[in-house]
Amino acid sequence: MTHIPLYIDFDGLKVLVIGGGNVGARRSITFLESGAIVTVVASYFNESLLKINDKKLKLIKMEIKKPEDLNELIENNDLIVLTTDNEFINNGIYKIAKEKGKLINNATNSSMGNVIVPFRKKIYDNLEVAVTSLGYTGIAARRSLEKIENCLENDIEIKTLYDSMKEFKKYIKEKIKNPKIRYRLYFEVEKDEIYEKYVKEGKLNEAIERAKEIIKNYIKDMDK
Ligand SMILES: C[C@@]1(CC(=O)O)c2cc3[nH]c(cc4nc(cc5[nH]c(cc(n2)[C@H]1CCC(=O)O)[C@@](C)(CC(=O)O)[C@@H]5CCC(=O)O)C(CC(=O)O)=C4CCC(=O)O)c(CCC(=O)O)c3CC(=O)O
Ligand SMILES: NC(=O)C1=CN([C@@H]2O[C@H](COP(=O)(O)OP(=O)(O)OC[C@H]3O[C@@H](n4cnc5c(N)ncnc54)[C@H](O)[C@@H]3O)[C@@H](O)[C@H]2O)C=CC1
Repeated sequence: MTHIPLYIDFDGLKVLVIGGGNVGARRSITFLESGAIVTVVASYFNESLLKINDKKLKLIKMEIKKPEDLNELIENNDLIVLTTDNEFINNGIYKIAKEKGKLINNATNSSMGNVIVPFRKKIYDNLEVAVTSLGYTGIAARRSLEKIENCLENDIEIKTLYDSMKEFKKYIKEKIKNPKIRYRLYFEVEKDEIYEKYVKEGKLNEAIERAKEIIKNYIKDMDK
């Protein structure tokens, strides 16, 4: 495995998107939604880009003649996104960005880049799933995501585990200040048979109460 999945909040980071067609527009919107400051350079802009009114989006209309034209813009951005239908431009900019140690997402050839945008879906609340084939076949990645989504959406056990653990985590952080002890107690709760039974049956309140009870017993023991 050469790639590492990371969830990155782009708030305040600078993204340079080369190409403003369908793909360039889609990527620009994705990064804008994560708070990035996005600059798009293209000879043509898709309608969906032109109608965006956002201080964080800058459109530079220009025909790139040679990759070096973009030296300074590449220097000033954190992530470079390649989406033109011109291989000479994409490859040339890739080489410059790579030399400068930039993060590069190449929507036209994933092997000439180091960042992949996966297929992703929020299941509920903050539980998200992302799937990728690393560019080998988006169709299979998308289909896999759909299967995982169907499986998790209807899984009462995972939903109850998520909701009860989320609530329990807030509670335990108030009660026990030492993170090393907290860390151990999460697993105590997870493997508790009564807690597990409630989780499997989707009994949320009972699961939360059981988890709290385990901690109360623990605190009592500590006070002895
Ligand atoms: C490597 C990667 C780029 C990267 O590094 O980020 C890449 C590359 C390529 N995609 C192509 C085609 C399609 N891409 C989509 C859709 C999406 N593709 C996205 C990601 C990625 N696409 C990256 C990892 C993919 C992986 O995980 O393997 C999504 C998730 C995010 C986004 O694009 O914003 C977005 C979801 C949009 C949504 O959810 O709405 C569809 C429609 C569909 O399937 O629904 C098709 C047509 C069907 C097909 O061809 O599969 C082609 C062929 C072009 C050609 O042949 O000319 C290439 C180039 C190549 O293959 O080299
Ligand atoms: N990652 C993905 O999901 C997908 C990737 N692709 C790849 O992305 C490429 C682009 O697809 P679309 O956005 O649909 O194409 P498009 O034709 O809509 O957009 C291409 C953009 O590149 C710009 N451009 C091209 N040469 C330029 C130059 N020299 N200087 C300045 N701007 C230049 C155009 O002005 C336009 O904004 C495709 O060729 C394909 O390889 C295609 C479909 C999906």
